[in-house]
Amino acid sequence: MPIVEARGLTKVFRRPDKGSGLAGSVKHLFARRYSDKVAVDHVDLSIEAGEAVAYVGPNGAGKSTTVKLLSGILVPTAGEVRIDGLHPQRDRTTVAYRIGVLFGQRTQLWWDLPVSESLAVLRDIYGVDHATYRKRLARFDEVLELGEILPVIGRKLSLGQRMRADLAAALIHGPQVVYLDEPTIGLDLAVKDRVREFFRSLRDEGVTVMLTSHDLADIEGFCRRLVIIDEGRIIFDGDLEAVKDQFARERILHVETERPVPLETLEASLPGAEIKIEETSLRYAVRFDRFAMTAGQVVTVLATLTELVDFRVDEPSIEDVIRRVYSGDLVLPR
Ligand SMILES: Nc1ncnc2c1ncn2[C@@H]1O[C@H](COP(=O)(O)OP(=O)(O)OP(=O)(O)O)[C@@H](O)[C@H]1O
Repeated sequence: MPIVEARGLTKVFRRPDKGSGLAGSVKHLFARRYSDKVAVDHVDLSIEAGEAVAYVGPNGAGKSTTVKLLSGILVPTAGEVRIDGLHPQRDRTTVAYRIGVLFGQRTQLWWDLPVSESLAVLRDIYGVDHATYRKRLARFDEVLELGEILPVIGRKLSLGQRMRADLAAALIHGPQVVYLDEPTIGLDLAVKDRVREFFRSLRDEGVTVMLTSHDLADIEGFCRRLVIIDEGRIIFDGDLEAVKDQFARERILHVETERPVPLETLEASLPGAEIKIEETSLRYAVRFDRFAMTAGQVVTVLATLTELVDFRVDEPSIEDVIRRVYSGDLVLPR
């Protein structure tokens, strides 16, 4: 049985249609007009225990709303959600123990309390025993270097510190299912790396993770499954590596040559490829469409121009595929 299951999940927001300025607000008082926004539209989603799922889509696609519906924060307009067979509203308390949610854009820490006290409040709310609590804090300290920020007051945390503390807050009760909504937003590269490593350790322990992010480096090497939502509807649900293999067009061949070759000669020999000189005039980056030519063909052509000292082909990125899906340039089979 899936641990997260949504059937026909739909959320419609009713928004007031106000004119601009004070006049618009006054007019709205007397003649109220509304328009409906379908944020999530008949979403079916089943997630098995231990899966790591990437949930991506352009701005306003309905990702955060889905996360709120799946965690019971919002009540669906239609359709239903089950977490481990339980109903998020009817079995609210039991479900709360099973899930952890992190919204990168918002904190769940108390603004005026040191992080240690925010975590202690959550420990008491969830009834985590002291030995388990200490063990979890030690682990957060190991991976997130939490110790140094425990005495800091919520409002004084830097963004990176806040995110690390919020991660601990979302996980202090040892949830089986974790929703991470933009968990690395605004973080610098070093903190991102650390946080990503932490996600991998969660996954390796068998925690079910659904991760929403615009930074696709968050999902590479972490999620096996990719779900794409657009305008409230799921437009793709499948294996991330398979998508990459099948649809990522772009390859980059980095090559070092024995002698310099004029750029025009290279371009004339490899029509359609984009060629740049890297660092020295003996190193080139050849960007090509792998559906138009193979890496082998590119190497063969280059070898006719000069002797090659070394070469390497860069892996395609999922970013390339998803960018094209967002722009409507590529339709993935569902
Ligand atoms: N409380 C709300 N009231 C009215 N409309 C809302 C509300 N919350 C979200 N929406 C609308 O629902 C749609 C989906 O929003 P949602 O925040 O789920 O998108 P998202 O995919 O998370 O976007 P982003 O990547 O920009 O965070 C948007 O058009 C948004 O304006």
